Amino acid sequence: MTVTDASTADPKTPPPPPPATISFEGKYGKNPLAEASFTAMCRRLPSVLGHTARMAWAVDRPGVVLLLVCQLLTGAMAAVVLAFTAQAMTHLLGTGTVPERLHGALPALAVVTAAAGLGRIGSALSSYADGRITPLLMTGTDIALVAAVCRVEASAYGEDGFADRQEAAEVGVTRTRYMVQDSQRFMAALIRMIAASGVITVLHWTMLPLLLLAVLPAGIGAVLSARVDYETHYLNVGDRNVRSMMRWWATYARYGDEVRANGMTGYLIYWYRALSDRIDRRTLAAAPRTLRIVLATSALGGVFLLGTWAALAWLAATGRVALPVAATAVVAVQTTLAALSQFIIHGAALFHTSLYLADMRSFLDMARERAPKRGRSVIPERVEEIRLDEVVYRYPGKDEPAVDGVSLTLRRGEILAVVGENGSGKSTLVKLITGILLADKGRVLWDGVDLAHADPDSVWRRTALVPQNFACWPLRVRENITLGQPRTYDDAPVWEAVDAVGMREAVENLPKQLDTLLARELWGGVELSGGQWQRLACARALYRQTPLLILDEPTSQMDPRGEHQIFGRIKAIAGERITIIITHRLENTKVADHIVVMDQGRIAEQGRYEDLVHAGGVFADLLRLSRER
Ligand SMILES: Nc1ncnc2c1ncn2[C@@H]1O[C@H](COP(=O)(O)OP(=O)(O)OP(=O)(O)O)[C@@H](O)[C@H]1O
Repeated sequence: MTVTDASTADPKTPPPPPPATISFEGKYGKNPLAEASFTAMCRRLPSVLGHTARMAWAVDRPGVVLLLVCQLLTGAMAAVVLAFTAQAMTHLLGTGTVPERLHGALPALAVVTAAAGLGRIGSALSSYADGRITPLLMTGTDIALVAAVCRVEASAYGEDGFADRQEAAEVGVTRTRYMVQDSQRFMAALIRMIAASGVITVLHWTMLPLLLLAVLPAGIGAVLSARVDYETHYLNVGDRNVRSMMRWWATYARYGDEVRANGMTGYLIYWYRALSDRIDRRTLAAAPRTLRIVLATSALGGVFLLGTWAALAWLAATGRVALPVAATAVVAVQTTLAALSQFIIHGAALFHTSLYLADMRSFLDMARERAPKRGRSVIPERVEEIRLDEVVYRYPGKDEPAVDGVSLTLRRGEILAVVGENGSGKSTLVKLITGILLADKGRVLWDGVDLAHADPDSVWRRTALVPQNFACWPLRVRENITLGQPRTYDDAPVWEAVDAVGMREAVENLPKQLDTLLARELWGGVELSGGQWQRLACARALYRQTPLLILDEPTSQMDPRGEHQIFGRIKAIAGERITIIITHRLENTKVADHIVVMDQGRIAEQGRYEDLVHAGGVFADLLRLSRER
């Protein structure tokens, strides 16, 4: 592979590795359409239309009624135009002088003009109705998707195929834009086709089957092309997912320093380009297949069309149809042909859209299934005790449990410190205590209520968490502390939290104090330092004033003054709650009433600081190592 833009490209060093190949080996790796037949696909259309109609009805009833009325009007006017064209032709090609013939045709021509005008108004109003319905529908599905992803059990994120199916569903959301338009055009073509076929059958019964034959190959071609297109899309889902993720990582300002100072720009662009090339290669490989389909079906359609014109010429030449009828038939054939082609093209487009919408629906169904269904038990406002009883949790796809048979009791007023080497299961333990994850075995009881049966919202109303990887929300300072859940109308509790983490001066110096937008990327936003962000993360946990407070490495980026202040504050408010601190700075565990040392998912040691220092176990060992540096 040619290496481009990668600064490591040097003949003496190995070339940069290409992006990881995302292969579909999971249970979602099979293209659901690979074996679908043409008829099975056509059978799908009524259900898509029904689904579209139901969704549209839910967001804009007057819009749907307007759309349907206009469709019928447009179709009826198409029939009127054709029928009166036939009448006008009979007069124009009949006997008598030219003025007489023109005079005879005039009323029919007036009706044709009026009907054509009404038809135009009908189709303009249809577009207006589509314009009303589509944005609402898109917003509705978009919000449904975001809400579904936010609401699933956290464990679902790690499940096989979740991210890929989400990506496919995202495409479904963007395709919603075409859903009403495709349905509307498909229905309009259907109605026009029925009207025109009625007229043409009246003229001569052989014309319709011949016409059908002429457009059928084009229809099959359109559906087959849609299938090839979707197959390509399906193969590219994984790579597109990784590419959009990489796009964000490569261009996100927060990581810009690391990218530049480590000379990674070239490699990131190379990775991005390699992924794009891989996607393009698959897309381009599909192009000749599509071309072959279109050429073959168009040629067949052309032959059939030639047959139709030849049949019409033969009918007129042998006197089987009168000349005025033959002339009308020419117009009718053109109209029917156009309507049939539109019918087929929009039918295929609708089918095409339906494939993406099916992905979106199946993802939403899956997300609904994976939404918490734990029970209705409610956690009391004041929590006295949290008890873990032989708790085991294994992440999906992992062989070993991350937490393996932990039993522990936490009481109100106590500070628990959790320490242990990287990967020993500390963060997972916290996720189990808060019910973010549910134990595979064993129980987590909050005042006797098993989290497996408790309403998760009632649990999370009682928790405040500073996670190890906390978010730097692109919100104002105030919302970064309240997380959009203010306790009062005034800012006093917000300033209290700001004071608790020693940020008053820094916030007062911001251009709009609490109203300052903390998003450097956005116009008018400002950026904080790493330690200041961490102080804010602590401030929002303190602001919540919940019976359970958890801090996972809360001071790793803070200066000693900040760290001292935060631990002082934690101690001061500890009497009212259960506090858990995860830390690698073992000196900080002195504030704890109880220390738990984790090792490979189990509790290796526990006790008070003074006991563990002299116990000669893992804790003493880790403390010695930290002091020997
Ligand atoms: N989302 C996840 N999916 C799969 N495995 C995970 C996930 N999160 C953690 N693990 C695994 O579970 C084990 C415990 O991880 P955990 O994050 O609980 O450790 P930790 O003690 O908090 O580590 P650290 O000190 O590095 O923060 C590790 O082996 C880790 O690889």
